[in-house]
Amino acid sequence: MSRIPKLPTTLSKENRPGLLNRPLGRTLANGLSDADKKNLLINHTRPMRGGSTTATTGVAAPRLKRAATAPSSSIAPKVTKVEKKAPAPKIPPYDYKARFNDLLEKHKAMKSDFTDLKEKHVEVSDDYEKIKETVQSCTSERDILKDKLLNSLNDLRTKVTEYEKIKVDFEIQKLENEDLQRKTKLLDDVTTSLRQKSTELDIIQAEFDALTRRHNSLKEETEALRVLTEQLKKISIEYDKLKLDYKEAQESITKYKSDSEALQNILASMYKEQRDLRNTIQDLKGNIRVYCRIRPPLESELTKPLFNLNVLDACSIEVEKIELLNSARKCKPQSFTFDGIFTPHASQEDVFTEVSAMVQSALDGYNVCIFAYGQTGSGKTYTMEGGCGTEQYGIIPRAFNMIFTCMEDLKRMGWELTIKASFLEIYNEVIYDLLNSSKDQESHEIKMVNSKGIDVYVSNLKEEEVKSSHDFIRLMIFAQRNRQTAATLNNERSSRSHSVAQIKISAINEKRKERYTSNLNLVDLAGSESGKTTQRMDETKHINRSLSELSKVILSLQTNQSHIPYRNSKLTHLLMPSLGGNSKTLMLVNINQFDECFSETLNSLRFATKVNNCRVVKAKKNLSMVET
Ligand SMILES: Nc1ncnc2c1ncn2[C@@H]1O[C@H](COP(=O)(O)OP(=O)(O)OP(=O)(O)O)[C@@H](O)[C@H]1O
Repeated sequence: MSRIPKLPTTLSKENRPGLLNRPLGRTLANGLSDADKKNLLINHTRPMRGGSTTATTGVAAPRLKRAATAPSSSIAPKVTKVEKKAPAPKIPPYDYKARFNDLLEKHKAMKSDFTDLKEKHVEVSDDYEKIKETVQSCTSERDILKDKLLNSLNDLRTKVTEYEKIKVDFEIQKLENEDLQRKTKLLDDVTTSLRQKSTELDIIQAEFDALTRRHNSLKEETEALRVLTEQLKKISIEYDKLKLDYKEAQESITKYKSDSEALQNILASMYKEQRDLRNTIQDLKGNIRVYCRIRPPLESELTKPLFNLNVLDACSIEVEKIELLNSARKCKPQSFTFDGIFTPHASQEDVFTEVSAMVQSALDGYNVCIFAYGQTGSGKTYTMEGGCGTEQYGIIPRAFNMIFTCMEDLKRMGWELTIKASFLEIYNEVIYDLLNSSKDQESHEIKMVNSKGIDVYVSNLKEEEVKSSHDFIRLMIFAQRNRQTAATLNNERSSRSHSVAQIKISAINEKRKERYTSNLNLVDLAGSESGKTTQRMDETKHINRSLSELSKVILSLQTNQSHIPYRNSKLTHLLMPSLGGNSKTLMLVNINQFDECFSETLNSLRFATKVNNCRVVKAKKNLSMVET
């Protein structure tokens, strides 16, 4: 629509007749209309008065030009103006001369006018020719314009036709567009519903996927079930076979059971025999056994001077300190004999191999006491408790491991064992519970279990039942920590106190109606050296007293005295059940080889010899029948 060009206003309906219908020949065909030509002739023939030729020519030319385009009516009034000139003065008729002169004048004037007119005529003719040319060019221009106009009209007609066509096309397009819009709306509706359907489809697809997965897993389960069913069938066949085998086995078991019982009885009697034999050998060896352990120097002590120490054989050593007196060598080697010597190279395991017989005795129902004796730093704690790692374990943790290993064997023979442990410390004749970490402990007294026997217990002492060696190690570490804390609070207390680990074994054999109890006391004695400060003197007094009471008790036992002075010190009183006739004792005397420790080493060796010379009467097992 907008593409159709607008027709020019000059070609509007009103203008068209003027241009198209009026014949151009009437106005411009010959340059001037007939009226104009007439006027022109009048002007040319009329005499010009007083006016210059240039003025006349100057006016006439534009008039002629105007006449070529303007209507003829505009030229006429100018001709009238020329006719209204003022009349000339009258000459009397008699004056022929004047009249002649006047005529001469007039002739002259007319002659000049004629000349002017002739010139003007030439000019006008030129103008006329020019105008004619102009008219001709205008005519050709008009023709060109007419052609152009006709062409434009044709174009216009074509355009109008095209416009009409376009209009029709537009109407068609409009209709089509409306149709399209309707269709688009319809399509939108369809798209919306399609989207909904697509969402629904997605949900259905997800459900379908889930169902497919479920189906697949069910398929797998079904397959697995099928396999299981097949296996079940096989198992069922095997089960039937096994049932038969089981029946046969049950019969065999019944037979084996009776055989096993017979064998168990044989084993029990053999175990009893073995135990009796073992203890007979120990009785023969002596119920107080003394071993000497020589501590190796530590890396930091390698430069320390040593005294002479010779290991003579498995049981004897010789010690000697070279002293120069007035340049004469004064030396006196002294030899000592014990049940065994552990050289500096002996491992913890080597020591325990010898000691284990004593632990076995405790398991057999005997009271046993193992104690380590020696000066501070001689290796008592290392021997009894040990260092870090199982290889460094000392006698106490190894004894416990052994008890728990043997417990299993005893269980097979019908023995049920209950193990209880307590840890205590005797410092300056006062007992401290090492399983109780509180500072203000209740006082602990040693009391008799009953009026008959010699068994004792410590009041207010914590006693823990131990179910595994791990439990025991935990308790031992707890006790060690408590001892160390006390040592920090009370300078060097750990070296100046006796530490005792008590293990109580209760065994019962319901089948054989037998029971026994035994005590295993593992003692790390206080350093045996003499103190140098007042505080140390006080401690030493207590230590020396308890150690001398220990030797007195052992001597009294050796000489079969009717009265054994157990109660003179807390240590001997506590160890009473383990030192008496019904017990086995093992002492480890720890020494080191440093020159500076020579006299203390001699003291320790002498004390150990005293104990070693003592032979306790034959030990008795604490066996009793279970009361029914
Ligand atoms: N047989 C040994 N092999 C290696 N090191 C040892 C041995 N005996 C003792 N030691 C080490 O020597 C040092 C002193 O030993 P320990 O503490 O056992 O002596 P102690 O007699 O118990 O002293 P205290 O009376 O002060 O408790 C420790 O570092 C210990 O590890």
